[in-house]
Amino acid sequence: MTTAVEVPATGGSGGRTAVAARAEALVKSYGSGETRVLALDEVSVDVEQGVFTAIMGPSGSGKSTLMHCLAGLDTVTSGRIWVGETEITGLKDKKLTRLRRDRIGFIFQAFNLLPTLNALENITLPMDIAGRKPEKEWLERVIATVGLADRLKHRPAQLSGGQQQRVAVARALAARPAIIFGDEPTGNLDSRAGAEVLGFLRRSVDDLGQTIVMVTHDPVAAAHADRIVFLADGRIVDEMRKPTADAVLDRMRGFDGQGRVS
Ligand SMILES: Nc1ncnc2c1ncn2[C@@H]1O[C@H](COP(=O)(O)OP(=O)(O)OP(=O)(O)O)[C@@H](O)[C@H]1O
Repeated sequence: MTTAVEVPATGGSGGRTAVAARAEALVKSYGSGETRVLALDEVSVDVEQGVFTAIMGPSGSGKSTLMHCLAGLDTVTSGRIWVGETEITGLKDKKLTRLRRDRIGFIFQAFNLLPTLNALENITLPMDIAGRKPEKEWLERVIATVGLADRLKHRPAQLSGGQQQRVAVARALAARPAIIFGDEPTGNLDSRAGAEVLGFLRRSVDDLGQTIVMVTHDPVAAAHADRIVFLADGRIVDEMRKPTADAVLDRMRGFDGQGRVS
């Protein structure tokens, strides 16, 4: 289960927001000396619980790095990260692996399904590996939410790209993770299938209370989110609530070649 830290809402008038994850003064650099790249430069951000957040920004702005650090897939140079109430910076490998397995779900651009297993077996595979029994009612709700009830016996090759990604979404949801991270989850889909998958992600937030963080370049995809965090040059430079594709496009056009917002 998700345990939320209650923290003062930023910029609010004393209201409180449940936070599913938090980064504080996060710095990530690669290499050293003249070849040092500062991928994240003092990034502080709260991932709000039950909210669909998109991370956008020019190529090289640090989107994937931020997502990987928040998900405990990458180490940080300095700064702190919490998932729920657990500080993950400084956790030993074994504990971090367990936390990732139990609390975090992933959806990647590639669907990463096992070809010899059917849809249902793919959905429950991570839990089977972890030796956890899926909660039947929850699993049924997840499968209904992503519209896969009549496809459970199909193997990946018998499913369209959009359906395969829906299996990946259901797989991520099945273990009731605190957060699902998506790295361009619709990047391999045509616009119709992409819209369908985004619709299911949206439903999982609205109907199941899931927290989602998605990296995307696509303003139309980002418009499905509740909130967009804009990165440029390794810093958070802007934020948008209740985005529309047009408003996002306008904002993206505002980035100059240096990654700054003009
Ligand atoms: N393993 C690495 N070694 C060296 N530099 C890296 C490494 N990973 C990322 N970088 C650099 O860190 C910066 C941020 O990269 P990141 O992949 O987070 O950006 P991004 O916004 O996700 O880019 P894109 O939209 O092109 O995927 C870039 O300058 C990149 O070249």
